[in-house]
Amino acid sequence: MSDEYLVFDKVTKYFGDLPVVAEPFNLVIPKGQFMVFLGPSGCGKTTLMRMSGGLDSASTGEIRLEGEKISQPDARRGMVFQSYSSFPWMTVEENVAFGMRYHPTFTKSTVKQRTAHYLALVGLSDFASSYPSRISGGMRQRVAIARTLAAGSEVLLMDEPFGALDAQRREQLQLELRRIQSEESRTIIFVTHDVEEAIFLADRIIIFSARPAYILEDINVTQILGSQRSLAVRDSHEFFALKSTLLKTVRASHRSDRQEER
Ligand SMILES: Nc1ncnc2c1ncn2[C@@H]1O[C@H](COP(=O)(O)OP(=O)(O)OP(=O)(O)O)[C@@H](O)[C@H]1O
Repeated sequence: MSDEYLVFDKVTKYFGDLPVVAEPFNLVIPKGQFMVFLGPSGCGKTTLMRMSGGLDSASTGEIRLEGEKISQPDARRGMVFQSYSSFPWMTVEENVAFGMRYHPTFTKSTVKQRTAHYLALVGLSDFASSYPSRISGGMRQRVAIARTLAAGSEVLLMDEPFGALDAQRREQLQLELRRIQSEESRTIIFVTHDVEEAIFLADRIIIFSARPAYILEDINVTQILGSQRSLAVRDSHEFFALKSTLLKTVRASHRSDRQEER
């Protein structure tokens, strides 16, 4: 694992006068780490993700991937955001395959096989030939997930990607995401409001304060739970203990949020 892989270096962000990240934000994410961002609504998680994706720029400071400043989106970083929109003129299957079009090594048959695999994973095999306008919003979100996972980007930026899924599908995708991360050494930043999801997925969790965002806690989950995650880990004493600690911090961050609104 290289320690200096994805680096936030003294990043601040203002939208006009609105401070989203006011205190210079520093974070070093090693290659292959599964990072989860937790924090109150509106604290700045999506903004940090958009900047990591090259969709927005920092007011000061910079974000680097392997020493190179991120200034625009590129194929090394795959994104799933809440407001994902698929290409309406392509079928579900074509939307998923489209994510792999520039992959340097995938052959036609690999693209076909990966498209089928990820469509099955998100439960959309029967809708492969449908157009996005004919499926529900939750299904379109699943198309986005399949497309991003299939694309094989080395960094995955996922902003509440499983929010609209039913519990069983969500669990299945959580397991798959851990598998992909450990087998293929992908580096992931994942935003969620669900503390159990955060603990199950993460190697490391950052809990943010209310806006302007700063780090309230930085927790090494792998040190506590180990790196192998089966569903049984959710029943362990360590999992419960961690959940109760995290919930306290998350509640405190929300309280500071409400005080600010008064
Ligand atoms: N383009 C923009 N212009 C102005 N303000 C913005 C813009 N994008 C976000 N903001 C503001 O920046 C703050 C942080 O928003 P952001 O979406 O990053 O929060 P978040 O932590 O992802 O919230 P949630 O958990 O609800 O998705 C909010 O106050 C939001 O209104």
